[in-house]
Amino acid sequence: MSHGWGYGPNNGPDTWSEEYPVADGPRQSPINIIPKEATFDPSLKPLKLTYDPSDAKSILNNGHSFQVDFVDDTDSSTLSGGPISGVYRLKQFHCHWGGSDERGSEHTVNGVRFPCELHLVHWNTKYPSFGDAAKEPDGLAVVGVFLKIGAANPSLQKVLDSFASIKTKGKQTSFGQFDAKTLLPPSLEFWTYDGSLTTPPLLESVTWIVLKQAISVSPAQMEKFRGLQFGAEGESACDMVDNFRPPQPLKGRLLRANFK
Ligand SMILES: Cc1ccnc(S(N)(=O)=O)n1
Ligand SMILES: [Zn+2]
Repeated sequence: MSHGWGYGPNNGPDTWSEEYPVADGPRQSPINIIPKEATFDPSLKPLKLTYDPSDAKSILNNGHSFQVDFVDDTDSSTLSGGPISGVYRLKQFHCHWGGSDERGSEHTVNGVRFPCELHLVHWNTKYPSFGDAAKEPDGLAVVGVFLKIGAANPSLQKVLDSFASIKTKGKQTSFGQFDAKTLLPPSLEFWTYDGSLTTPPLLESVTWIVLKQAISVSPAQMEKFRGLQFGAEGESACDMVDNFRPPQPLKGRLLRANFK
């Protein structure tokens, strides 16, 4: 039986370098963001996010998180501006979260962890596909959004309402007419740095764009995330919690901000 990477004591982030040596590479993610060490870059353009709700296709439990997948065969749901050149297409979004509210995010800010972090994954259309783009240093752009405990988030609730249908690994259900823009905070101020995927294969192909302003999630909504399971139906139940990689060494990388 394949042991496979995960977040447990025997297959978690500290073991990933055994199969994925790039785990110890020069541009790994996530990182601890220290705002005072960010360089304000006035040349950074505003972020432009144009998402077509009809591109939302399905939601899947992939055994590590849930992911909402989008139709990405046209430029109808795209990211441009900010630190990137050209047009990147929205492929999917997913989250990372903790077993309790004091942990869960992958990026941290001055060492502060949030209960959850949303990742909107986009690929550079100068390459023919997501798979091809993922192998290139400028292939992917991920927008990271922190979730903080507060009022229930009605946009998030639409995602959570589908979790009953994808409780276990491999389960997938349709997920249409969803505007991912409703998951973004009012402010698009961001930090940006060159990094990697935060799960295997940990490819160093991601321009990270981490929004400064968090969106809200209620304690009850956080419990819904924790109701998903890592394993497949019929396997021993294991709550899907603490599916986050801790911050990795900055190794001299520049962290920029589009705000003072
Ligand atoms: C699509 C994908 C794969 C692996 N890791 C990520 S992540 N967590 O860096 O956004 N995204
Ligand atoms: Zn992620």
